[in-house]
Amino acid sequence: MALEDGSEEWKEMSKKVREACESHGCFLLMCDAIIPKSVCEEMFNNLKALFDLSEETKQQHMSPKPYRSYNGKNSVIPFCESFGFDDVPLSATAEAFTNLMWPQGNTPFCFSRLIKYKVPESNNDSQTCLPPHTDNSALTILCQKDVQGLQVLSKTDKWIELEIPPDGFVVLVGDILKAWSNGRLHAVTHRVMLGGEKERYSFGLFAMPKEEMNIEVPDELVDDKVHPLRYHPFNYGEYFNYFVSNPIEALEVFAGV
Ligand SMILES: O=C(O)CCC(=O)C(=O)O
Ligand SMILES: [Fe+2]
Repeated sequence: MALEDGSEEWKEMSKKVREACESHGCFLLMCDAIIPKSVCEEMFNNLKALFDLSEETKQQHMSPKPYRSYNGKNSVIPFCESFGFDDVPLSATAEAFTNLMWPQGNTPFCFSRLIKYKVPESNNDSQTCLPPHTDNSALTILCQKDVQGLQVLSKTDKWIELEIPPDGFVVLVGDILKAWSNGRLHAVTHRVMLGGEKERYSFGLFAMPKEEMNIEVPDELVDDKVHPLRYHPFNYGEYFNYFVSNPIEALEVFAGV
């Protein structure tokens, strides 16, 4: 249901979203009325077709920037294959990628990070397919096909398995919103665990600032008593480069006061 900007319902919803971001660093978004089920189904069918292409074809998707290439063989995360993209809203990006993967033609893709998690071999216990991390984005929106596996770490240090409905999206607060809000919003640590027999496909949109942007806590969010300044102003591109080689606690180490 679309809410009118500034209406009572809108204010009520904004409050809920803020409280969820402060307390949990994530919330579930249901937009089945806006995004038809058939669109999600078609997207995941396309996703499967994409990962089913030959290694040789997939490896043609390359970028000098970290996380923006096809990543199929990674000893740290052996069960995970992914494609990353910049500037997803530009249709030219989607078209160029589609033509690279399917020179004979296909409908354009328009995604950000596409991930396939293979079933871990050897035993039935669930295994870590994506190690614990916070995202280097401001906000991340994730959806998945059928198979669950995403877990978030609560503020009391317990791993919580998320049950994402088939037409639901998970929204996660990333490091940048945490910094910008002077730590009021919680950048949630999350991971992917997989047992079972089915592979898992997920699709993530990472909303991140341009490299040249500076992140600075607004004065009104700082006071000496309850909310002293927690993060120095920093440049997003420099933080990102730091994150690539030091992803654990990157924000606190890089910009923490
Ligand atoms: O596949 C998922 O559900 C999570 C992916 C994720 O956390 C990431 O790519 O940063
Ligand atoms: Fe993540």
